[in-house]
Amino acid sequence: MGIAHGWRVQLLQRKPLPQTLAARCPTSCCVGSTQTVGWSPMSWQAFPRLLFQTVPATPLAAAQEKAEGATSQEEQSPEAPDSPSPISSFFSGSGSKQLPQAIIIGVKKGGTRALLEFLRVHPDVRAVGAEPHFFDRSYDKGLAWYRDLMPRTLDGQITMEKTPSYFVTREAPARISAMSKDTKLIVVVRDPVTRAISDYTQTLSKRPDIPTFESLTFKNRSTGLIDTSWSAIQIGIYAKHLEHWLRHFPLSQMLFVSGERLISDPAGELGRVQDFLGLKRIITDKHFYFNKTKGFPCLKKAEGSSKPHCLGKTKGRTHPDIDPEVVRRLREFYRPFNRKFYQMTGHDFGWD
Ligand SMILES: Nc1ncnc2c1ncn2[C@@H]1O[C@H](COP(=O)(O)OS(=O)(=O)O)[C@@H](OP(=O)(O)O)[C@H]1O
Repeated sequence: MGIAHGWRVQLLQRKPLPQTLAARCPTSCCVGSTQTVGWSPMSWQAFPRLLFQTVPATPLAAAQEKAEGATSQEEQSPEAPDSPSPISSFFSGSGSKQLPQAIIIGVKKGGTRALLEFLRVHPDVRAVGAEPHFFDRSYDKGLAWYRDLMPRTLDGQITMEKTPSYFVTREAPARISAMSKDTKLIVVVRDPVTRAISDYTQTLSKRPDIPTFESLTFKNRSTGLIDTSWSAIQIGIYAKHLEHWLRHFPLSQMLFVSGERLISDPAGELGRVQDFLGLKRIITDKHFYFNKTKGFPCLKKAEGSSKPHCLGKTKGRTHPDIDPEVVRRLREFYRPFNRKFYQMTGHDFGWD
C-alpha cells in the first residue's frame, strides 16, 4: 500500500494544469440525434419477471446471483484502485470534490473499465477508480457521502465514475436526474449474446460448479423458451432499459460507445467520447498499442506512469465454447430488441 500511496502522490503532483474546456459538443457528436419515435412492438408484460427484480426468480438465477454476490460487482484489480487515500488527499491539497458531471452507467461487461482507464489519461478527467454503486446500492447514504468518494478536481476538470449496473437499475435515471439533470451519461454497449457469455464466464470463474450456459439460457430447452429472468440475458435487452433513461434524459445527453470498436479502434471511440464531454482531443492513437499476448489494445503509458499498461487478467477472459444452436437461438431472440435499440439511438451497432 505504501508504494501505491507514493505512486498516487507523484501522480497528483505531475498532473498538468487543466485545459480549457471546449464548448459543449453539438448533438451530432452523440450517436443518434433523432428522438425515439413511437415504439410499442410488444408489451413488456410479455416478459414476466423480466426486469429490475431484486429477488432471484429461479433457483438457477439465484445460484448465479449468489455466485456474483447479490448483484454483480467488478473484481477489484490494479486498474480499479480505491478512492484516493487520506495521504494522497492531504498532498493533493488544492482542488475540491465535486459530484460527477459524467457517469459511465453501463453496460456490465461492455468494456466500461477499459473506457474509464483510457479516459483517465486525459489531464482534464479525474475519476474514482472503484465502482461507487451509489445510485443502486447506497443511495440512502446521501449525496455528501457520494461526493466524498470523488477525487479532488481543479477548475475545468471533469469528475467521473463508472458503475455498470446503473443502466439496469430502475431508480437510477430519476436519482441521477435529481442530482443534476445536466449529467452526461455514457453507455458502452456490446453484442448482447457475447455480453451474456462474458457475464457467465465471470460467474463461472468464481463458481465453477454453476450449471452450463446452455441450461441457464432456457426456461424450457425443448420449446426453446429463453429465460428472460436470468440477469445475463435481461441486461442485454438494451432497448427496454434505454426507455427508462429517456423518460428522464434527452438522447443528446447520452453517448453510446461501441464495445467492439473500443477494442478494434480505441482512439476512434475515445475521440467521440472526448467530443461528447467537451474535452480537447488529447487521447489519440499515439496512446495505444495492440498487445498480442493480451489480445487487446493497451495504453503505452498509463495515467501517472511511464510504463505500458494493459487491463488485468479479469478483463479479456477466454470464453467457454457455447453450443452454436443456442447462440443462434439467442441471436434470434435479441434481433428485434437490437433493431429497436438501433432505431432509438440512430446507430446500427452491427450485431445482427
Ligand atoms: N483494452 C481492453 N483490455 C481488456 N478488455 C477489454 C478491453 N477493451 C474492452 N475490453 C472488454 O471489456 C470487457 C469487460 O467489460 P467491463 O469492464 O465493462 O466489465 S465489468 O462489468 O466492469 O465487470 C472484457 O470482457 P471479456 O473479454 O469477456 O473478459 C473485454 O472484452
